[in-house]
Amino acid sequence: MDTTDDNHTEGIKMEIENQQIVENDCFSTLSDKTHQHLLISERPSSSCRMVRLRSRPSLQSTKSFPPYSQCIGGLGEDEESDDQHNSDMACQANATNVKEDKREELQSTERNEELTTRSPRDWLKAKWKLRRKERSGGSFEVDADSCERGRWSGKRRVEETEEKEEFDDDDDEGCANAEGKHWRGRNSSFEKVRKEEEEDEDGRSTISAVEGDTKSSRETPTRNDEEELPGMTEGSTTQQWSSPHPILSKLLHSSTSSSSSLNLSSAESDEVFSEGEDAGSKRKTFRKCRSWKTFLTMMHWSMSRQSSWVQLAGHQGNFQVSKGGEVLKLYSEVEANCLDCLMRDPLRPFVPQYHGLVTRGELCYIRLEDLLSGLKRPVIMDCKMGVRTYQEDELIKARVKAPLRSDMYQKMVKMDPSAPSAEEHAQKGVTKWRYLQWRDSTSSTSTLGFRIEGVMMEDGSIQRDFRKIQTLAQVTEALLYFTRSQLDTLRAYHSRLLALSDALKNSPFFRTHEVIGSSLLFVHDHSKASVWMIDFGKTTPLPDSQELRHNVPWSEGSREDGYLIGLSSLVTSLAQAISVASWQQEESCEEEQISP
Ligand SMILES: O=P(O)(O)O[C@H]1[C@H](O)[C@@H](OP(=O)(O)O)[C@H](OP(=O)(O)O)[C@@H](OP(=O)(O)O)[C@H]1O
Ligand SMILES: Nc1ncnc2c1ncn2[C@@H]1O[C@H](COP(=O)(O)OP(=O)(O)O)[C@@H](O)[C@H]1O
Repeated sequence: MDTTDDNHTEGIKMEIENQQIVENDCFSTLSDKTHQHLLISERPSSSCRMVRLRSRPSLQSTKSFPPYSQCIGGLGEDEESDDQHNSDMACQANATNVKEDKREELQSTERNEELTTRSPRDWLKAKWKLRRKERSGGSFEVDADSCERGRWSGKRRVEETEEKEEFDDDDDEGCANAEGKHWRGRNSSFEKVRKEEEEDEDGRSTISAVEGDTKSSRETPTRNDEEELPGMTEGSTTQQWSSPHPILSKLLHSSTSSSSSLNLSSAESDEVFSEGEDAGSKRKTFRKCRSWKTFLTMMHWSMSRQSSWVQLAGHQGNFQVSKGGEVLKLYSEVEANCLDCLMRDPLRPFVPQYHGLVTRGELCYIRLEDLLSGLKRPVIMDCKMGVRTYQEDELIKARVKAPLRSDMYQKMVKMDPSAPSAEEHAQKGVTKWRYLQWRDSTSSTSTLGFRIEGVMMEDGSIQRDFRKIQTLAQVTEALLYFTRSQLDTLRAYHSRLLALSDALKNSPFFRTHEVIGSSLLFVHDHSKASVWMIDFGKTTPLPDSQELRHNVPWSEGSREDGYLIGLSSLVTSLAQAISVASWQQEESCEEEQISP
């Protein structure tokens, strides 16, 4: 079991106490302790240990569970799939959905009779069983192999970062090109700070200028003008070496084999050469040494670039992968202020550690703990929280004279050509509020108080066609897919969300801030699972001593965000997923026992 630690100084890491959740009752009391990364217990959670151990592969073989787009009618239509294969799968999904719809029509009378006479819990169970029966009845005509290929042949996550790496190669140019509007917006306040900094004769650091008197409260709020390694362009890091040179080999073997050990000082590199050489050979050796130093440096970067970091949602170009388990996010004053407050709030264990600011080229970045650091083949899900994703200002602007956004109009048409009004079609543009509001109403945001923005599975394939999900049952199905019905993972998430719920109740930050567009990032691998609050770019403090309840619907002027409505929906859905996964497990136990 991998027990790699989080970087939190106050971190409390504890193993999940599976027994805290009664096997089939997910609403039972859970640990009130604060979890950060919850270790997924290897202990079996059901009594049929032997069977379960054997049946575990069959749980994992939810690989044969059809791709999500095929589980829920209509979802396969999303054109925003990440690769060609996904769109192929979507076509298959449509065909399958038509067939399924017909079959469902025929069975609906029988199904309704059966379902309406039951309690919600029984209803869910019966529904699940019916679905299972349908699939196992041989009438599910999807080519299971091709489903499998679809789900397991998505883009590798490293490809996702290629665009960003190109930008990395030349910070300044990248800044100008990528997401120019957003960059300028986010960094405009930083520009102001930079000017102040230049005027400051004491050479005060950027961080102290930005953070002012809050500096002392910060854990490591130091400026760190990232030094690129000499003679090194990041573009060269894409080069791969199949087998190391003997000298590198020697170094590798004498090192602790961690990638950081490759970041050698020149003294260390010198050691690989023998003494007693003449001046000529020393010069040659020196050149050789330098080239090896460069080589090793490149290797180091290459290795660090192969980290599993991925940006699942949000603005492309906003992030840079950094060294030492950190990611850099483009500076926003609003977000930096929030993170600053959060480091002194009960919510701190649920937020990536904030390490202050750093400049790279012309731009300023927020240094954040990399939540994927230490995870092996992480599986990630981004859930955008709240009953709305627009700020009230956006609505006010839309009424007065908001600029029309043709990009948003196009995104809208792509998802649903009939969505824009005749007027919007004519002007080929919509206001930002109109677009965001439409996104909220066509997803589960308005109804459930959150939506799944995207999921990345352990093979690196990314799926974003969850964004049209509207019902809790669909969310539950998505959670089962995302976790591959693994009970330990589901329980870890459930437990973590309950702990978050407690922390939110005690959080002065939460009471006094309107939290818009913030996400919960679910991350797990084979041994750990956790949920984190991220993205505070649209989270703003309330005026005076106003406080929010977060669990009531929004009405204009109230500034309520419905964050707790979303959290409660998620907890309920996770509980349902745990129930379903338990039944699945029980059934496979039974099947195992019946079969000789
Ligand atoms: O997810 P899609 O449908 O692409 O829409 C995005 C998200 O709503 C972004 O919100 P978030 O940052 O919460 O993900 C929002 O950014 P902001 O509202 O933060 O600016 C973008 O607005 P523009 O950045 O204006 O394009 C908008 O285009
Ligand atoms: N601290 C972090 N560690 C790891 N991944 C992160 C972290 N912060 C953000 N991400 C990744 O980046 C994505 C976008 O983050 P977010 O803060 O929402 O960006 P934006 O403000 O551009 O919307 C997330 O979905 C997640 O995949």
